[in-house]
Formats: sequence, structure tokens, C-alpha cells
Amino acid sequence: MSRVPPRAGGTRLMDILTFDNVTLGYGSHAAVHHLSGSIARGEKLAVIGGNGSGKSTLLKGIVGLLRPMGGRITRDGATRLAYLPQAAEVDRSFPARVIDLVALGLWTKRGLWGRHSADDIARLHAALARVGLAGFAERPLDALSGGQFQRALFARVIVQQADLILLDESFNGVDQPTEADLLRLIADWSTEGRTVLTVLHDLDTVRQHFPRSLLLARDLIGWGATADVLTSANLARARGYTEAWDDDAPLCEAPPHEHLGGHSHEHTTRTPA
Ligand SMILES: Nc1ncnc2c1ncn2[C@@H]1O[C@H](COP(=O)(O)OP(=O)(O)OP(=O)(O)O)[C@@H](O)[C@H]1O
Repeated sequence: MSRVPPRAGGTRLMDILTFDNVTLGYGSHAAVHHLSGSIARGEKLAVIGGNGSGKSTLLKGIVGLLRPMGGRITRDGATRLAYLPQAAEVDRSFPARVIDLVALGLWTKRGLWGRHSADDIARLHAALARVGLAGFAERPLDALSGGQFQRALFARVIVQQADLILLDESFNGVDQPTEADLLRLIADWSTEGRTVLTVLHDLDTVRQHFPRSLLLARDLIGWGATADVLTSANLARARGYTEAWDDDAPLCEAPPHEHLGGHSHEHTTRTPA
């Protein structure tokens, strides 16, 4: 098993994100337990694990949509963040054009109702061209296929110029050429020094395209070089946790010193196979 050991010395200059004994969850139920470690700038990290293992919860914690129940997530203060939630969480029924969606990536610069300069408009069209959607600018969003919509979301990320990009199952339901195009974009972002965390399920894709991986089964199973994390022992261990959400779950059985953050939470039942 490969773990990133907790570091006592604070944040290294090259770190963009640091987790210090972080527990995340809903109500009093923990869904990610006692995570410690850090992510360096420019990393291309796959976040993997079975259904219900805490992957989306971790991303929501990083974005700030969930406050940690315990511990601390430290994000470099100047970090610009882009987050693509799972497609199921994105409403595309509102009457807007593709270019309006992509222009949302500029809102921190222009405000929601700010006027766009000629440069801005050129950037929006360049982003659409880069994701293979040249000529789609005026189309209504609800006239896009699932794969085209995913491409439009990636165009929005391009104009955001984010340093930290969080993608939650962005390849679900897209065809192979679209996935290949999106993976190329992710590689370009990493080359440009951006940090990309991608939740995904296909382990072959992880092995081919993501040098580093974080394997969750609510607890951290492994974190480090992908070859060291995706061992059969780690994967078997991750599979050994079954999904369960037990209202009468016992209190966290982690060692007492890990609770120095002062939080109290219940852990769901985890049943090794
Ligand atoms: N809003 C919520 N309220 C209560 N429980 C939640 C909520 N969202 C997620 N959970 C629970 O937290 C646990 C982790 O969920 P999470 O969505 O992080 O899993 P995941 O690894 O992203 O799964 P998947 O691969 O199915 O998307 C699950 O048991 C889930 O039922």
C-alpha cells in the first residue's frame, strides 16, 4: 500500500492543496475519513474508488461546498478553481446558448452581466474550436448531445484559466473520440502547470493517462504513483468495502490521536469481503 504520509511541517511551496486529517460527510456521517497529504502544482491525479467511496464528497470538500467535519483543507490563497460536477448535477434545461455557457467562465473577470470585449469573444470562440465545437456557439444548450455538452463544459474551463481543475466523472457517457479529445486537453492543462484532479472509473485510462492516483474506500487505500497504488492488493482491499449507510453505525474506530481535531462523527459500517 502506498500512502502519502502526513507532514508536520506545513505547506511546501509547490503544494496547491493540503489535507490535514480531513474528515468529510453529511450530517453526523463521515464519508471520507482522516485524509492527510498534499497535492503539488501541475499534478495530474486520478481519484478512484467504487460507488459511494467518497470521491465526489472529496471534490465537494475541496471546492468548499462541504465543510470538513474534522481537520483542515488548505488551498493556496491565489488559486483559481474550476469544478465540473457529475453531469447528473448539471441542469441544462435553461434557455441559453452554447456561447453563454462558455462565457460563464469569464464571470469572475466581467461579472455576470458585464460586457464582453472583442478579445473576450475571440477567446470564447477559440475555446469552442479547441474542444471541437467551432460553429456551435449559437446553438441552444438543450440541442447538444451529452458528449457535445461535456465538450462545451471543458470550453468553459479553458476560459476560466484555472490553476486547479476538478473533474467529476467527465467521461461518463461520452464516446471514445470525445474521451480522447478531453484527455488531450487534460494533458495540455497539466503541461501548462495546472493541477487536474479527475474522478474516473476506467483503470486502463488511469494507468495510461494519470501518473498519480488516490484510491478511496471512504478510508484512504493508496495515494502516490499510479503503478504503486493500483496493485491487486489495494484494489482487492478497496473492493472489500461494501456500500452501507447505517444509522446505528459505531463511532469512528480510528485511533484516538486522530481525533485531536475535536470533531465527533459516526462512521458508516464498512464490511471487508
Ligand atoms: N447529499 C448527501 N447526503 C447524504 N449522504 C450523501 C450525500 N451525498 C453523498 N452521500 C453519501 O456519501 C457517500 C459517498 O458518496 P460520494 O458521492 O462521495 O461517492 P462517490 O465515490 O462519488 O460515488 P459514485 O462513484 O457512485 O459517484 C455515499 O454513501 C453517499 O450515499
